[in-house]
Amino acid sequence: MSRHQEVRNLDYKDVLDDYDGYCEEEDELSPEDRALMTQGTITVQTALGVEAAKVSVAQIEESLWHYYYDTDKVVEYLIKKFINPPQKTAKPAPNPSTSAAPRVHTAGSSQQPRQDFSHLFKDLPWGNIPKDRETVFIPPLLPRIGLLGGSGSPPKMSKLQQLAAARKKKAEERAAQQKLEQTRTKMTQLSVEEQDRQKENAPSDGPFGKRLKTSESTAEGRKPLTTAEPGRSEPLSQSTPMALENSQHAKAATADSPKPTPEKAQPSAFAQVLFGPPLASPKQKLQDVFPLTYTDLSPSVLEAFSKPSPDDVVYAAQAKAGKKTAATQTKKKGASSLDAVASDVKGLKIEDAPLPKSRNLDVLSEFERSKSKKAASFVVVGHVDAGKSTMMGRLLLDLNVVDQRTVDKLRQEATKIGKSSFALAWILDQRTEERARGVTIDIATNRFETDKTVFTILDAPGHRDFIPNMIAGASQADFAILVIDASTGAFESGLKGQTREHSLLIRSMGVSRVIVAINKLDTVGWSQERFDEIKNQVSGFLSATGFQQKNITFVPVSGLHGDNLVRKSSDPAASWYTGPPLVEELENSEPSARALAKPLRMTISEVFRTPQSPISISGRIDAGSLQAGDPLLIQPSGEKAYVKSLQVDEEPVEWAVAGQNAVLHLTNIDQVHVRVGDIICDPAKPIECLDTFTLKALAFDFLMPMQVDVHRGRLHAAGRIESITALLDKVTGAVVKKKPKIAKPATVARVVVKLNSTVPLEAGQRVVLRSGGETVAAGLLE
Ligand SMILES: Nc1nc2c(ncn2[C@@H]2O[C@H](COP(=O)(O)OP(=O)(O)OP(=O)(O)O)[C@@H](O)[C@H]2O)c(=O)[nH]1
Repeated sequence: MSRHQEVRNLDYKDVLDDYDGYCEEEDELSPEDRALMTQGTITVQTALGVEAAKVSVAQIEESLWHYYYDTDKVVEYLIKKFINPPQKTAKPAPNPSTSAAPRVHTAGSSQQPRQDFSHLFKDLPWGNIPKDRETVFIPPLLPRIGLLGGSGSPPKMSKLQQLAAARKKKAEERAAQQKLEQTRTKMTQLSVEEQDRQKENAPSDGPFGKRLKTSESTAEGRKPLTTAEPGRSEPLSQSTPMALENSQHAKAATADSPKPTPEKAQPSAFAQVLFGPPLASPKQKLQDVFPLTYTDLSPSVLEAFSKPSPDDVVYAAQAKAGKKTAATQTKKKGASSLDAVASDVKGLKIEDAPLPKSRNLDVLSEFERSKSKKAASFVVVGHVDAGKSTMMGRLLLDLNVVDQRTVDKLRQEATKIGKSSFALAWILDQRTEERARGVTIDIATNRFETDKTVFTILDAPGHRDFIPNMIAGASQADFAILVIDASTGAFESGLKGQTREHSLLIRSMGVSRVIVAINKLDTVGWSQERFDEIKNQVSGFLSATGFQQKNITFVPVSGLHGDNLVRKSSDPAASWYTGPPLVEELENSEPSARALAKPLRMTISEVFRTPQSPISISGRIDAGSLQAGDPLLIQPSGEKAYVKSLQVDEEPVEWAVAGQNAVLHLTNIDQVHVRVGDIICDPAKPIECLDTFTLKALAFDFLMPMQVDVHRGRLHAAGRIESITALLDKVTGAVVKKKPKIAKPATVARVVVKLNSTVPLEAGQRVVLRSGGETVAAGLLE
């Protein structure tokens, strides 16, 4: 029989009977226990000797069982219990004085006379109150009603009275039900329909205005707020279920207890504060139901709420300008009231702002015609503490972008926390953590202009922990300043550290022009030897990384003192340098060619709120152009938005082109669809979202099928190198080996990467692969 059958065939009654009939008898002893018991009994009997006759075998056995065959304990117990039990002490004779004393009355001795303790309090003052001053207990008036009296039981009614009261109650319930139905029907008409809105006055169309109107016309039971009896307000919401219940209860109470009308005590001071002074004559109106205090509104308050709020006015105006609500299209005659309510609620949705108008400008022609300055972005890279931020701070000070007072203030603050040497760096490093730690954490942007060019500084962090942020900066740059610390030992350690990694990364990100600022030369007495030594080493290294000699320039500087930044150094020890200062080298750097005619691509660097829009974004336009009023597609969300307005270099403009850093104020989009790293594109020429791509990558480390993080600008995505399809020649790009198992550092390989999610990517984009906090490869999407 299976277990299921067994369970099914079980007679639960029997089982339970067995259980209920729990056997009081001792369980059978096991053979071992029986042997121990016999042995123990004999031992105990022997030990007791003649006294053993005073105890039965059963008593011995029970004791043995209790003490688990400990014969000594058993013998001791049996002697104490049965053979020599302790003598009972005789009760002491009752003390006459104690017996005279009053005995305490307890629950169990109800027959005993009640004790009188009054004699104990005879000498206390309150025991001697004269009869005429004793408190008299006056029973409360019954029945009590309302808040002041509580509820007393009504007097008994005759059958006829009961019948009349029941009928009245029924009629009231029916009336209340009808009112409820009417209110519900009116609720179904609550929708912000455009037709209605156009017919009616805008101010009274707001949700609140409508609500007031509806409530006035439908809820008959509700008395107009202003008609409340002076000095005593009526319950305001008799049409609400709670108020109906109250009113019914009040009426029923009147019906149930028609007479007699009891005399009531005056309300307490507290009750008067809450509900106002009592009526002149209690017979004039029996106050059974008290309104809640906050419903007892003054006429000024009521007047304030009788008009639509400023929000209502705005909504009404927006709705007029906007498109029709879904409710108008979906509402059908004869639909059930529930459906109508549902669709009306849908219709209550606040409509999107009107679409911005485009001037349909020919942006490229406008750009050609404009006499605007060149725009160039450069990223400042280099090993940690090489002096990048200080150099840029000094540059901004010397170019009068920042005034001396600001720097003095920063110096004071920096001195307070023992970091006075970082005062200039604080112009760019504005985060509290950056200032406290003395390191740049994220890209800091700033802007300055020369006669010919508007420059955007992208000050990158040097610390290896923040390489992803450095990559984001490099991806927006036209060229780079590589800062090298010339002080003793610092250059050497930098070369092993981020000087090398940053150089590789900027080249991989497509930067081809680099200005090497050999910094802190003041610390080595402006030694030309040191400068030349560093120049030679870095030059060779950069050439090996892929930079052409003509695109590399070296400037000896002191960022801290401003030597050779904007002006040539006045230090005689630096006179050996005859080349231009850093700013001139920047101006000589041509920004990379703009992809003006290509489809719009802009990577979002920041999402924020501005007075112009709750969703504003900033970033560099990588390709194409845009203008106010343009529709945009945001990938990977696939959501559409419109350019409400835009700014370039903090100035409001009509259009922007590739290479410019723009701020776009968006409309008709929810914030959840816009994230840092997303790509803005033209809806007609969208960027694809991929989860697999092929990369022509320069290996910085050993590559093999492995987990990697893919970085493209601000976009980070987790993925995996699925396979290495080929090793390529560095110069020609020809395949030198097919399907290698690994790619060694410094080789170029074609790798297939699979991502865990789909991200906007397309051929020609540059991405970086990192693994375990190290950059392992960088390259171009094929
Ligand atoms: N003597 C001297 N000290 C300098 C010079 N430039 C920078 N420093 C000092 O170097 C330290 C680091 O400067 P930062 O500007 O913070 O260096 P950084 O490269 O921006 O640092 P991270 O961004 O955190 O990598 C500060 O104490 C500066 O005062 C210089 O030309 N001469």
